[in-house]
Amino acid sequence: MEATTFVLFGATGDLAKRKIYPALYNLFVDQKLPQSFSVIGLGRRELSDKTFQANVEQSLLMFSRREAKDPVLMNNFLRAFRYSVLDVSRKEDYQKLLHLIEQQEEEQRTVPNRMFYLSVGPEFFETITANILESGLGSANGWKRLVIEKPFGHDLQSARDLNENLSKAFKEDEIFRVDHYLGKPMVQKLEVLQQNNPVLQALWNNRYIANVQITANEIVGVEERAGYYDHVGAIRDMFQNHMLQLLMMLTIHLPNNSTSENIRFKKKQVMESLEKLQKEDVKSHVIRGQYGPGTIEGKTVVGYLSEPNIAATSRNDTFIAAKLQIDNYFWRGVPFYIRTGKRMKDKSTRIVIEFKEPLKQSGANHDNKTPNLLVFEISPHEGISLQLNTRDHLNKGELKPMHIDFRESRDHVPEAYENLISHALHGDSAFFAHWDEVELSWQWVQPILDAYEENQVPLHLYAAGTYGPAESDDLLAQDGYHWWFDDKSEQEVETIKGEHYAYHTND
Ligand SMILES: NC(=O)C1=CN([C@@H]2O[C@H](COP(=O)(O)OP(=O)(O)OC[C@H]3O[C@@H](n4cnc5c(N)ncnc54)[C@H](OP(=O)(O)O)[C@@H]3O)[C@@H](O)[C@H]2O)C=CC1
Ligand SMILES: O=C1O[C@H](COP(=O)(O)O)[C@@H](O)[C@H](O)[C@H]1O
Repeated sequence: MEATTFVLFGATGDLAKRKIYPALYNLFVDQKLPQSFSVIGLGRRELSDKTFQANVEQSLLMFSRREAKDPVLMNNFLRAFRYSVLDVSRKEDYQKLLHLIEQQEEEQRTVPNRMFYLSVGPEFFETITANILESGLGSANGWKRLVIEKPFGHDLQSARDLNENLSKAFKEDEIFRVDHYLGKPMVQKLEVLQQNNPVLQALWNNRYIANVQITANEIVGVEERAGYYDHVGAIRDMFQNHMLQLLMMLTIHLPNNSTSENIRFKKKQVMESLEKLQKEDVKSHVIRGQYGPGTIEGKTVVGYLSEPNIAATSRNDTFIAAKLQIDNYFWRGVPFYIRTGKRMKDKSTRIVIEFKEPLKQSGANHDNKTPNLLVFEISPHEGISLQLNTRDHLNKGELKPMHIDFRESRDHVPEAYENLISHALHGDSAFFAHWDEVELSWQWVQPILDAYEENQVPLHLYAAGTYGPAESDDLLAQDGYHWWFDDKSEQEVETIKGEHYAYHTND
């Protein structure tokens, strides 16, 4: 891999500590970093290189799932870290940074490949990229790349403005927009599973699939993020980005050995085929919710309006469920139900594919027959399961559901950030959000934002520790469906255990 200087804006922040340093460390241990690799951390506070390195070590001890105990390994890793004070709006700080980078590149006799990682608030994205351009930091003889965190805009117009400004300093193929759901191992596998299994390929369309349910339930509430969350809600925080990305990754049909360019193109096609919602139709397709007080895992929790720094009058959404339709050859007529919420009963991100029941449709009497389900468990556990029908010999030979479950071993499953940083170092944008799809996602979501703004959509209260407002169930019930796995008893069916194997990272 090519020599790289990793320039980290926001090196003293929460994301850097919890995700970026552990990911870099894992890549280092697995020998997946370039031979010549250095990190320059940036922030306003004054830190010596030594203190910075000690802080990085501290965050590894706290947040790395990998044992970070071998002192030789740790020292070799930390040696690559330098720190420079930089206030995003102070031009002289960029000159100082340029000097430091050039000096390092000269000492190490490496090609000036520079990866700028923006782990700072979105209000700084445009200032930083403009200063990278102006200072000459970007005009190296090697490559330059920009890795940018969410949120990418607040609505359609602000996303367009941001993109236009970024493009003054970086070309589209140099911009890597992080959506950490795209780094999750199971999400990265959706493409491989579909491409390499004729059984799935054959079934991946409206002839066999009745509906698709995409869920991202969280137990956590707003936590200490009121300042951010109360302005974005579930629609911007999760739905516009992560949930629509899951939809795209599931529904694209890719050729074998597809490139990031194929993926970008296919995702764009899916988003263009998504049936548009008019503002007036939002209330019949979208359920908006906010959590009230309740009990989760035996503990009482307060409602959203009693959370720290949330105004008692806030109408912010902490839950959304929506019905979407893709009007193309493969998916016409298949409803996609998507939901995500905070303070739900359990933490679960999964995709459930419910298959059609030809026997039921033909009027044959099979009352006990349940639909075949294919389930992709994304988090907190990774796995795949298939629900089939079998005979229950103990109970008059009636049909009963059977699950074939496969669960990925948790050891050495790479973290999302590990995958994403590795892809960016290789210049592979397959699992990043490309501008086309980001713009189309905002375009699709904009009528919902407008309808919320004008209070055209009721805000349903749901008790913390449930699966959201009852209206979310009605959204499916009106089509004759229900959310799978909300009631744990459904899972109490015979399970044939699949082989559990360790994930190998030696590619
Ligand atoms: N934390 C998380 O789990 C996630 C965060 N994100 C995104 O990542 C980004 C960073 O988030 P997070 O780490 O939580 O934020 P923090 O508030 O924890 O950190 C912000 C960082 O920005 C630096 N900073 C602030 N102001 C300036 C300035 N004027 N000049 C230079 N540096 C500055 C701070 O350093 P100093 O104070 O030393 O200047 C600090 O390192 C955001 O875009 C967020 O949306 C995305 C997903 C999850
Ligand atoms: O981006 C975000 O994601 C997290 C949920 O991520 P997960 O990997 O734990 O599923 C969410 O809590 C947060 O509000 C949002 O900003």
